[in-house]
Amino acid sequence: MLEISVKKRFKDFCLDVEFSCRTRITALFAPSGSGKSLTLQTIAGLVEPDEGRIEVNGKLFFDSKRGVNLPPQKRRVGYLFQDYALFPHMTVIENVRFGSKDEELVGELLKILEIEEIKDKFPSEISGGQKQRVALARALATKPHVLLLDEPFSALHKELKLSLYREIKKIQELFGIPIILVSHDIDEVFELADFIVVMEKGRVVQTGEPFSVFMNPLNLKVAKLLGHRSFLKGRVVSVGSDYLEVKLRSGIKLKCRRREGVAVGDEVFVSILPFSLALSPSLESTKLVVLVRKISSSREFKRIEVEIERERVELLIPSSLSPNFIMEEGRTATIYLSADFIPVIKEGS
Ligand SMILES: Nc1ncnc2c1ncn2[C@@H]1O[C@H](COP(=O)(O)OP(=O)(O)OP(=O)(O)O)[C@@H](O)[C@H]1O
Repeated sequence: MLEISVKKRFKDFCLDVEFSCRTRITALFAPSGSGKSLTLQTIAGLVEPDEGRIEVNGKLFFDSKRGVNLPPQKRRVGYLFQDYALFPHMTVIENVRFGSKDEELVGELLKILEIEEIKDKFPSEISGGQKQRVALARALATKPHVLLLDEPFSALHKELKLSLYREIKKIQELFGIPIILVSHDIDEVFELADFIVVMEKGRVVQTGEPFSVFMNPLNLKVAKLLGHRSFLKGRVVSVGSDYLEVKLRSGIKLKCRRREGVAVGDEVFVSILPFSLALSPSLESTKLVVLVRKISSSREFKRIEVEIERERVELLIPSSLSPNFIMEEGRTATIYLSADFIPVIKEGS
């Protein structure tokens, strides 16, 4: 459990963040320079806020009103960066021991993070993924109350990232500590986090469960940040219990997810997601005839670029299902879009 509400003014930047999370892994997601790292530094005690309050698992780290400001060493925060910050003159096991003199715990961490076999090697003799496991073991050896991860995986390739994600989840379950992760990568957020804090220019703009935030982005800017790419403009013409209908400029009526606060007559943007395509017609889908512009294939997906209302829209079809869709570049095709995967965003929100 983390509760934070802090302000810190710099010459050219103002950090003003407030959020609380009861979840296991929270992701701070924002463009570069939004204050993600600064937020972690205030939690770690490396940057002192001008005012505010920080509480982690019932322990008060900072409270400007009560004059509380625990020094970093008393906060017991595990902090991991992109550069591993291992001591080059120490072996793997010596690096981990630096975090704790408890030999049992050190041995356990070497085992959990699968670095036993390299325990006598020096950092220069091991791979990037192994270095990050050692850094993680060293951070956990201090028995931290909270683990802060500042883009620790961004320099690693995909397979290594996936194996470290598994480690992080395992560690969270074993140690039960909250983890705050800074990430630029929405796939990473979906893979790891159960809560997302979207930030912009030093402020929190939206929080929630990742899928819910993804399907209900606050505005166009947040939608783009989360990876939405294709938007169509229209007006809401009916609202039901689960779905609503949007009339596009060409007159097509598109069934979309219902959204709180969106009413008949509202001007909205409809976001067509790569996975909005439905395999077969249903009550919750809309039939459209589209022009197929481009088709390309990868191992997992067929990528189809179609034109809807003069907008280029990218759709993905899992390769295993692609024989069900007969499409040719330059020709029209009939497709069905699933309302469940079509979010709407109120214009001007
Ligand atoms: N000690 C400091 N003094 C003055 N300004 C700072 C200080 N630390 C950070 N900043 C400024 O605060 C802003 C936010 O920085 P921060 O590193 O928190 O962003 P970020 O969201 O983590 O970005 P990135 O994803 O690029 O790491 C930046 O404009 C940065 O220049």
